[in-house]
Amino acid sequence: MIETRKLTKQYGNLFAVNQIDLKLEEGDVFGFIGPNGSGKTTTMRMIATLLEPDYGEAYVCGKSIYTHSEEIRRLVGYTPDFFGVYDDMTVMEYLEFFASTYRIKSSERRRICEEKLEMVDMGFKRDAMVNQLSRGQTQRIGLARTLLHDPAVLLLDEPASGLDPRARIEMRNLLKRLGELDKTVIVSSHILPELADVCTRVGMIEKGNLIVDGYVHEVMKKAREATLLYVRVTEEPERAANLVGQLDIVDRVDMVGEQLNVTLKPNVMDYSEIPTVLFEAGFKLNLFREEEVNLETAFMELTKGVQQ
Ligand SMILES: Nc1ncnc2c1ncn2[C@@H]1O[C@H](COP(=O)(O)OP(=O)(O)OP(=O)(O)O)[C@@H](O)[C@H]1O
Repeated sequence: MIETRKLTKQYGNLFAVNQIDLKLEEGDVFGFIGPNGSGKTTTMRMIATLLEPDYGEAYVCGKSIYTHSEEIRRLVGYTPDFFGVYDDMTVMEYLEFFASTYRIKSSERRRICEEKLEMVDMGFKRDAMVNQLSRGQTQRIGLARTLLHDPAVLLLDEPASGLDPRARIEMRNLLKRLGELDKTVIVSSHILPELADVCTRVGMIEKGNLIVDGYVHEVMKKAREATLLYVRVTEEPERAANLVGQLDIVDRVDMVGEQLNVTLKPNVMDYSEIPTVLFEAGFKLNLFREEEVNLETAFMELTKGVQQ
């Protein structure tokens, strides 16, 4: 659905986007994570055919951005991080105006606009003036506008910025739904944990370089040098620690109060023998859990030492 090959954009000496290779399929919701100025917007604008690359290729639904920009614009919905609104228009007029520019039949326009407004949970503001909406509401109307022509590919630049916590949760649900509808979505954010449970894939970009790209669980794994397990037994924690510490797969056991923090040796994935050994020695477990790596920790780990 979206493929880039060595996609590059240079401003003077600065590589805003440096040889990015990406391949996204239908239903992929790709979290594009990176700090300010790392190249997210530039990448999305090139895919949306709004900016010409200096080098490399990008395809949307098999069509090249160089030769099929018009078709691509019909296939893509792009929500920029900032977009202007028009004065003296109600929300419904605003959407209907854009629906007409997308050549949606006049008999269909109202229904489609209503449907998209409901999708972003803004039906109650259909008669409000667009220039009197809050920032978050404006953001949501912008998303409704992006969805009007039912694009197969959505490029959403920071759609959650300016949203309150409740609206952020709704935005997450909406992103999930778009994936379920088999859209291909790229969504950028610096708010890392926000994307973890929504995205199927995640890419981390820093200074124009895509330093990590993969399924969320793979990225989490890469970020972690060794697995950490939290274990609690009902009695005799020191004896349990001693027992677990002797296993080949275990690097070390740290006692934190009554809890055993068990660090496995690098690349050990299967730790099923730990509960088995403990059960066989008569221990009862009341906690056995692997430490979760969130996207934020993953990002910090994986971007360590990235060159200027
Ligand atoms: N028209 C331009 N001329 C010169 N430099 C530019 C231009 N557009 C972008 N850049 C530079 O390219 C780099 C990448 O910018 P880009 O907007 O893609 O980053 P971003 O990851 O989207 O950032 P943010 O999270 O702040 O929106 C930045 O260093 C930026 O200053």
